[in-house]
Amino acid sequence: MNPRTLYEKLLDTHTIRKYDEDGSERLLFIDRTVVNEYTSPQAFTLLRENKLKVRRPSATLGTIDHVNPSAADRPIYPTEENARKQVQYLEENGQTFGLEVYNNDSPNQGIEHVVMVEQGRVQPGMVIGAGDSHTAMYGAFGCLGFGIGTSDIYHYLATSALNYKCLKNMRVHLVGKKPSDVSAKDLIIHVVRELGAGGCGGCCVEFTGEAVRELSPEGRLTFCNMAVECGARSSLIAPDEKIFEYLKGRPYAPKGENWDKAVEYWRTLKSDEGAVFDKEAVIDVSGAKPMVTWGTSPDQAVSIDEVIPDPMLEQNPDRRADMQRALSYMGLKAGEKIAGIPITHAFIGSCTNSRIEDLRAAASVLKGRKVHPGVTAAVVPGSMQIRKQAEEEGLDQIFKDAGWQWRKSGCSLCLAMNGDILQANDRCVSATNRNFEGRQGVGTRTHLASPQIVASSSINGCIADFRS
Ligand SMILES: CC(C)[C@H](C(=O)O)[C@@H](O)C(=O)O
Ligand code: SF4
Repeated sequence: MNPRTLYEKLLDTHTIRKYDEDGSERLLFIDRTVVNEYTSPQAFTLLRENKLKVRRPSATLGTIDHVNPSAADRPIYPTEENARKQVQYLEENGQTFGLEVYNNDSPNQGIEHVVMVEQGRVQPGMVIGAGDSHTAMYGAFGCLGFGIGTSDIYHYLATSALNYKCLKNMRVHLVGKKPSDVSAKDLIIHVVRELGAGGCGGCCVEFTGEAVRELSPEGRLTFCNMAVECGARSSLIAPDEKIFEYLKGRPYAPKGENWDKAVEYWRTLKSDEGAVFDKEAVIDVSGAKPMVTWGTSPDQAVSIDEVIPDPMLEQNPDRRADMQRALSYMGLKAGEKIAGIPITHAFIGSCTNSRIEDLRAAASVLKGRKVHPGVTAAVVPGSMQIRKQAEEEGLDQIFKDAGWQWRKSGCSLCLAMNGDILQANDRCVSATNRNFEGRQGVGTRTHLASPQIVASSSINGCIADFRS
């Protein structure tokens, strides 16, 4: 057999039927999915209209995240009417179709991708399609994940299969040793800046190299989460012992004999020597530093000790215009130092940076310090399980003592459609993944950074390096 890439292996084990000779379009078996209240309603309505059942109810989990308020005293149902309807419809669909739904009453509620991973529902070798672009982050565990639209959610629910158009297969190899004060978030912003926001457009990207291997399972999730921001539809890292260790004993992980068999199979999940990729890139990460975005696209980023770049020095006219527009929206000037820019808000949360390691990292910066008087700071753990663990470790107290709001789980300020929203001209340093215009509210300004940078900025009242 010809050498195959990891992507090809995952496709091969899930192909029910090839529609054309070269197999570029296929019917794929999908192992499981997760549905949220925001992108699933029409899919369930189609099931109802066509009098269809969910083919494998146990392979479908429902979570409430996008429109879910995060206030510590939130009610079971959002008070805002549309949000309440969406939440109640998901619950109703759970009952009608026999699906488990984690609502605000459940100790397992959380952001869909965070919950799927922490329960061990995402495993190496699986294929998972779900109604959200960041499903791609499951690649951190050697699972092919990708976002799908409403009609595909409907198709999946009814059949457990999807029509699939194969992606271009790209490899991004990181060379050099990652400096120890550079987090997974910094590393991926560095990579996104190098590749550009469209650099992996329409690809499944496999990341290789020592710097990737060195990341913890949680760090790999952060890393693969933001691969979406350079256009990747799926991302992959070959799973290794760190991932197996992370999964062991999780509620949905295989048990006993099945565990041994699974691990034996999981060890085969890597690209073969000599396998051919459609596209390759090599990025040196030895000089990477803590990063902050200055613009309205995740690739408009600088390291914490740099100045904001000058559009006049950009040769490409389209990129120059984008930069000028971004500077004007962000209220910034070329040549200004990124460190020292005053902020009004600091936020830690989202499927990018809301896991226990992120909270520990931020707490280590905040310990014994106080939020700057001009700053409102909030932390929204990725799941209620993480929130509980953080409380057991006393992290909540560190956040609260520093003057941070300790909130409940949901997408919150990552996209501001749940009542957590900023006002025009507010400037937020945010441990999320998207800094588009209006992402945190109309006219708001978002700077993406690691939890450590967000924490140190909250104390200083301006974008600040946590190392100084
Ligand atoms: C709402 C949803 C479709 C969207 C996505 O697919 O990514 C959201 O989660 C986001 O992060 O912008
Ligand atoms: S936390 Fe943000 S990126 Fe993740 S699913 Fe929610 S809205 Fe999308």
